[in-house]
Amino acid sequence: MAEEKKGVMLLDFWVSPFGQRARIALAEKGVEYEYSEQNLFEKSPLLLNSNPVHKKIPVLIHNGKTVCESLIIVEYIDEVWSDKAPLLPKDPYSRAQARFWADYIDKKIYECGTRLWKLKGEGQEVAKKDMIEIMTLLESELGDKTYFGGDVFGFVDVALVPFTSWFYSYEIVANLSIEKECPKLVAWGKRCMNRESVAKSLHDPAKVYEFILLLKKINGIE
Ligand SMILES: N[C@@H](CCC(=O)N[C@@H](CS)C(=O)NCC(=O)O)C(=O)O
Repeated sequence: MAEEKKGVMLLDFWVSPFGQRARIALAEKGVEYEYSEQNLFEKSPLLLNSNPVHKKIPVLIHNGKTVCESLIIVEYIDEVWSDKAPLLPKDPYSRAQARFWADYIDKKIYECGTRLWKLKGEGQEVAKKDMIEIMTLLESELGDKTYFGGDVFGFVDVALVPFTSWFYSYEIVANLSIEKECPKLVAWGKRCMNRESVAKSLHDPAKVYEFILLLKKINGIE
């Protein structure tokens, strides 16, 4: 029988908001792991074998076993390293609510952001209106709380905060000011950046924008 490989490895791609969720959760828990940057334009056998269904990063490999899908990875990390920095609330109703908002973020932001940089004219205007609606709704869910988790940084914060490093790009491509539309949400993002786990997992918004320019070029968008 093959010997089980011990330890934690993360298959990731630097700019991915999904990968960054896993990185933040691991950092919150103080878990040491091997970071494996993947080439998404030429996928490695390791990535293809680890996530044969979706063939996407992030993939967490823990003692030789793979876990796919970022929110599932964050929940897994929270359960395995449960002694430190709990991310999901204990109370079943609060847990259900946290999962609801993380799921909302998952279904809405990346897709809408992609429409923002891919489309022009009316399509982009619709995406812009949608993005403002999404952000406004999230801002009202945040309310006057420090974090989405209340006083403690939690699951919804982990799900959303990676997108803050994409805000700058959304603003440039669509001539939009998220700060003007949702000042409390932007202030929350800055608060999160004061956490080491977040600051070391996100990238400079200008670099994210350079990546979007590359994506536009690859997709033949002027
Ligand atoms: N729902 C997935 C989304 C992951 C995802 O979209 N990953 C992208 C990078 S941001 C990827 O691996 N793309 C490669 C591809 O689509 O071929 C999650 O939450 O983990």
